[in-house]
Amino acid sequence: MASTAATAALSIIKSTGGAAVTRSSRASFLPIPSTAVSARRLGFSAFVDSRFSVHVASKVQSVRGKGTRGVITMAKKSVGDLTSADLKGKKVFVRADLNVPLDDNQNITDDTRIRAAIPTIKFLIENGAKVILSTHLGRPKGVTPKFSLAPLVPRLSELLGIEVVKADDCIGPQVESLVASLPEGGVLLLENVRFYKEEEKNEPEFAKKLASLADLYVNDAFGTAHRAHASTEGVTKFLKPSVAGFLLQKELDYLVGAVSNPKRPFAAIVGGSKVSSKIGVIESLLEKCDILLLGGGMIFTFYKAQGLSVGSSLVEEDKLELATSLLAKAKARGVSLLLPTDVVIADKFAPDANSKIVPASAIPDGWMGLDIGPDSVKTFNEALDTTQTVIWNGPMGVFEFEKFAQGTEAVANKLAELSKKGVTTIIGGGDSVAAVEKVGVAGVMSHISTGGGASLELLEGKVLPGVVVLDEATPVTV
Ligand SMILES: Nc1ncnc2c1ncn2[C@@H]1O[C@H](COP(=O)(O)OP(=O)(O)O)[C@@H](O)[C@H]1O
Ligand SMILES: O=C(OP(=O)(O)O)[C@H](O)COP(=O)(O)O
Repeated sequence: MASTAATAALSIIKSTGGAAVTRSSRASFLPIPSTAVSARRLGFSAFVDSRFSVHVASKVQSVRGKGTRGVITMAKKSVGDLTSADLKGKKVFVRADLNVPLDDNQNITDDTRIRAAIPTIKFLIENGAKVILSTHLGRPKGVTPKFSLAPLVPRLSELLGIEVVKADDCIGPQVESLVASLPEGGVLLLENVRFYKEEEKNEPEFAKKLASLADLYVNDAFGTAHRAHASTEGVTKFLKPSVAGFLLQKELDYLVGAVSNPKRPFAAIVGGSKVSSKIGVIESLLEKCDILLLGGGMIFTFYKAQGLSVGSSLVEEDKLELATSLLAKAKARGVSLLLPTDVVIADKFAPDANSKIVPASAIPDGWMGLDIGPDSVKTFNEALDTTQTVIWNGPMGVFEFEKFAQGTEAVANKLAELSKKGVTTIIGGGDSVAAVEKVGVAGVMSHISTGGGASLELLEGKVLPGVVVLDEATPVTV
């Protein structure tokens, strides 16, 4: 099981000698209406409740202590804390996650991650910094032309409104001379940092070489923040200050802040194929949410654990006891856990399968459940209508097949409707992002994560190595 938030925060306290943990127990804050306030100076949003105690968004990066004047808070330092005086003429190493999909002709098929990285880069160039931009692309083993960053240059230049220069390497003499000739407000894109095996091995000598190019470090690579690599973790040992970029900060605001101290009622929707890959997320969310809606392939393990017949649906036989214990845990915590009451079943796993809708308790032999049914959608919608915060991770069915996409699309549409009414809606990465994009409602959600694995780890309550090493913000008394 993932380390709990409290454990994570406590380990920070031990290492910093700080005071008390920011994370509040659900019991102590359930009856109190919380108002989100922006505390940009802290580097993350903070949430202030009616008793005026502060819960800094990031449970893993912050501590608090109650003094006579109020609550002292500490969080990660943000690029927004840096001024022109800090940045003008300075060489800034920016680690972004520009790991975008390319087609066979090397065209970018989804530029979301490039667009998400722009605010930090723009802020830096507008303040006269010299930006040394680094990212990985794919998982190359050594120098591999198809993983070169050359295809990214035109789009980056277009979005930034300047000509981005690209180096053929990420360390070495050519890079050093390009850095030396970089003007204030200029951007130099280093070649794929994973062309060196030392990157993923987080070798200190390699990190030192990367760091030697710059004066300070900004990590905005949320999608890679769960990797302890040279450019995400190692460099921070050689570059001060090391601060969070705007994207990283926003991801933490939502995936940690809004989830740890949500506007209530707070619902979590968890789907996807297997319960085994979502155990950590479910257990962690069960500690925080008021309502838990389950969908996707994992529900059949829960049904079977309750003695129902599931036909040939996906079942993890070795997780039946776990499913039972999760149901018991939800009950003990007073979380309203809803399993679908009806399902769309198929006679084979194929887009053209015969299908029908049956109650969850009536799946015939030889048929498999591939989506949640309309009654379940209705019940889920009614539950969601009561909420103020919703987080969603994992599709409700095999949404890649049109016949079995309705449950997932219904959830996407419901969240869009709620978002328009002011409910905080968070899409926690992975296939749920693909689903909201397919339905065309991505633009209205409060937050869509740019990291699949990283968001999953955050939701499990894990500490991200690329975040924990960043500098602390100056403590602030509120
Ligand atoms: N009832 C089901 N049976 C089999 N696979 C399913 C079912 N429902 C959803 N899936 C599959 O789950 C996959 C996504 O699972 P997962 O990787 O755990 O989610 P995410 O990427 O959102 O974290 C999708 O490819 C989807 O087709
Ligand atoms: O695409 C990424 O992760 P994701 O597929 O989990 O969102 C990141 O760029 C991290 O890549 P990696 O999983 O090769 O370390």
